[in-house]
Amino acid sequence: MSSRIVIKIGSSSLTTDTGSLHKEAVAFFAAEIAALHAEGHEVLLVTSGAVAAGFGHIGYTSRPKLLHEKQAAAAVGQALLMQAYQQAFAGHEIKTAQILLTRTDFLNRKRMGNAIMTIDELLKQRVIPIINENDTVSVDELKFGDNDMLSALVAGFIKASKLLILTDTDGLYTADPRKQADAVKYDRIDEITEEIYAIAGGSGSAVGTGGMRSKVDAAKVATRGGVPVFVGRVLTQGDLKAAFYDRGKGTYFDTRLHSLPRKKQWLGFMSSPLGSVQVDLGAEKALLHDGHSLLPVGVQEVQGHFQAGDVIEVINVTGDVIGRGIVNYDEEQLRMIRGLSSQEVLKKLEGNMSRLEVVHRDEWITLK
Ligand SMILES: Nc1ncnc2c1ncn2[C@@H]1O[C@H](COP(=O)(O)OP(=O)(O)O)[C@@H](O)[C@H]1O
Ligand SMILES: N[C@@H](CCC(=O)OP(=O)(O)O)C(=O)O
Repeated sequence: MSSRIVIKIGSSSLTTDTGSLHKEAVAFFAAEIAALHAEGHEVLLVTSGAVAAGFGHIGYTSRPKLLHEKQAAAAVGQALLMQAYQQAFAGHEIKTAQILLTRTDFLNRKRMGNAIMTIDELLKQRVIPIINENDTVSVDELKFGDNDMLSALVAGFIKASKLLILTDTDGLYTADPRKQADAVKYDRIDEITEEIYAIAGGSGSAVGTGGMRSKVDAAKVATRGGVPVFVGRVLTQGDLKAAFYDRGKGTYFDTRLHSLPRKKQWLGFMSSPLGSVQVDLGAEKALLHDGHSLLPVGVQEVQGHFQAGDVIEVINVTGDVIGRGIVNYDEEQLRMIRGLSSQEVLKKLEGNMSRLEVVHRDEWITLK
């Protein structure tokens, strides 16, 4: 059966430390991807490497730190990167297309709808879409920065059956293996716990940015959206197929969840909550286990400044975020009615509200 596969390749796998493209590496990855493509799968490539491929060409001696220098390097490097991919894939008679996205594109449903339509058509025509962040127009506060999260969001939006995040290390270890020789590798991770986050340190290479931490963040989002993830290394011929067929050199993040509607993906991973409510144990159970909406009776505390229609976080009694939803009351109303039964709420507000639920089930995403 053919699948939709998103493959993300990091800067560290594609470029040299001195700021140029590793052409043999690009050719190798293209050959690996071509082998999967030949099996009939729909393949999308999310690639980093624009800054790392361009900074040497421009004359910088190391990866630039200032935004305008990074943007200049990316503008040079992106063209070099695409040229190398195009050439390498042409050798396998595969056509490629460039798609540059920003975080704000994901916030705008119309723009994302357009991007998805384009991607669908390219895949139908057997073209490989090659995606990167549009570094030239992305400002620092709104940047993905590394492409791990970008690949997770793309995988969720296009309902991929697998996300393969390729890097220079063969998976997630109990500590950075560059620094601790006795670190042990995780083969499979069923649940991304605090312990997993704690061990995933910063970037280890001179050209990459995210390190393992950003890969774990990306795996969390992808698996929550129903997409299983592989994080690891593809070094010799056949490694990519092995990674796809669950025999790869890396760590697998499993999921039993189904793919999420795009509206819920937006709510969970792209929206900015303007406040939070703390709920009691009964409300937590109703939301997490019984598939119910949040009612005023379960709300204990209200924080932040929000209006009806804004996104808020829901926190349990121990202070953990359990999910997000669209709130049906403004902060003042909610402070007045917290802890009240539905009948008491109706009386107090004299029916002056659009909905009784604080957060309706359809506008809720569990994040625990
Ligand atoms: N717990 C860990 N397990 C594995 N690698 C880790 C860990 N903590 C940090 N790292 C580092 O993360 C690096 C990969 O991240 P990064 O350099 O951002 O790669 P990429 O450019 O492929 O995104 C590895 O080279 C490794 O040194
Ligand atoms: N969009 C940037 C990605 C930067 C980056 O280093 O990402 P990564 O190698 O995935 O940690 C680029 O192409 O240079």
